[in-house]
Amino acid sequence: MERRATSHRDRPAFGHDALITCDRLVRVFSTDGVEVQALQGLDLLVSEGELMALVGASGSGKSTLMNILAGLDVPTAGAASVAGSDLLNMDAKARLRYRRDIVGFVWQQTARNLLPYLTTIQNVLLPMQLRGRGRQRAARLKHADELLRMLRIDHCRDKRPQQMSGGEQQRAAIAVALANTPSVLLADEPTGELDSATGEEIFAAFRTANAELGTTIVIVTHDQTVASEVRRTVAIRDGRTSSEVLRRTEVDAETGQESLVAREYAMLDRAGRLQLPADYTQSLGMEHRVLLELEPDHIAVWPDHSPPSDAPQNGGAGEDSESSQGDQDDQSGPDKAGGAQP
Ligand SMILES: Nc1ncnc2c1ncn2[C@@H]1O[C@H](COP(=O)(O)OP(=O)(O)OP(=O)(O)O)[C@@H](O)[C@H]1O
Repeated sequence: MERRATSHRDRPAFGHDALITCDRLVRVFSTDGVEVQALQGLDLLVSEGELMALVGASGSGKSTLMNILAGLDVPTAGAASVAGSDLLNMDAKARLRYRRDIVGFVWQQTARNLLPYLTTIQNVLLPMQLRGRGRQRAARLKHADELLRMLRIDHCRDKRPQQMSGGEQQRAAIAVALANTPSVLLADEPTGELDSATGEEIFAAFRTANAELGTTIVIVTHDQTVASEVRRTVAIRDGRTSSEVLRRTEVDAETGQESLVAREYAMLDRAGRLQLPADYTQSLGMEHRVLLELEPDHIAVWPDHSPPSDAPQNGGAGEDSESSQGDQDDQSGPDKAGGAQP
């Protein structure tokens, strides 16, 4: 018992080596006496230097999570930290510093990202000026110009937002978000108002920022192209992370040919709960209850074909319950579609 207590104490904390840690995050909104649980115990770990996408149906809790990570909203319960800042226990001053120095954000609405009466270079300089300390004026200007060049927006240096295309405005918004060299860049539907070609340009800009500056980037998107171009896509369902798609480059041992392999994983939360993808459960008619079997190297999940619990246990005349259990096993055995292979 004592040994177990010691080993529990010695175990590293959940997400101790992640840059972003969300641990059983809960956010409840109360409007007119009605409670909405926007986040219901969400777990998420993001490593330093990752470029990842968050996807999910409307109302699944993506924006709620982004607002919390951006320091604009406070969770009801759970724990969340970004680059060592505890998002539940920050006073107003620490919160302001967090939003200015640790995170940068790009919103869907281009108008929310840039001040309309400032030129691009002035918009990029503004966060550095508001920060006050750090770079001197000449160094700020140099840094701003470097960002504009890196994001291929230097031709818009002296233009105001209304003189620029939607794609140019979003690239300028990324430069503004990167001005104070944040640890994390958050983007909520940054390509939502753009056509798909321009959306790809914006995504390329995120990729450049990630590769050249090493900034950790989290993008909420409905855009399938964006979601499929990142190495990791996390799906949120009903306020929890439900599944992840990881993409890896694999090299064929014989031909040496490289290919991108995508695998879908379900998330196992710390209470052992697992959300099966809705299209899987629907295609096998799984509802309410499933049959589990522990195999040597995987757990099999079967549709529940057992009779309702209030049905006679003995079945009809002449049938015995053991043989009917045997039939069920025989029926389901070859149809291993429900098996959850690792
Ligand atoms: N300020 C609020 N007050 C009350 N309910 C809210 C508030 N913000 C969000 N919700 C509710 O919380 C749930 C999650 O909303 P959220 O905006 O996070 O979802 P989403 O996945 O970002 O959706 P979308 O893709 O449509 O933006 C929804 O049921 C929403 O109605």
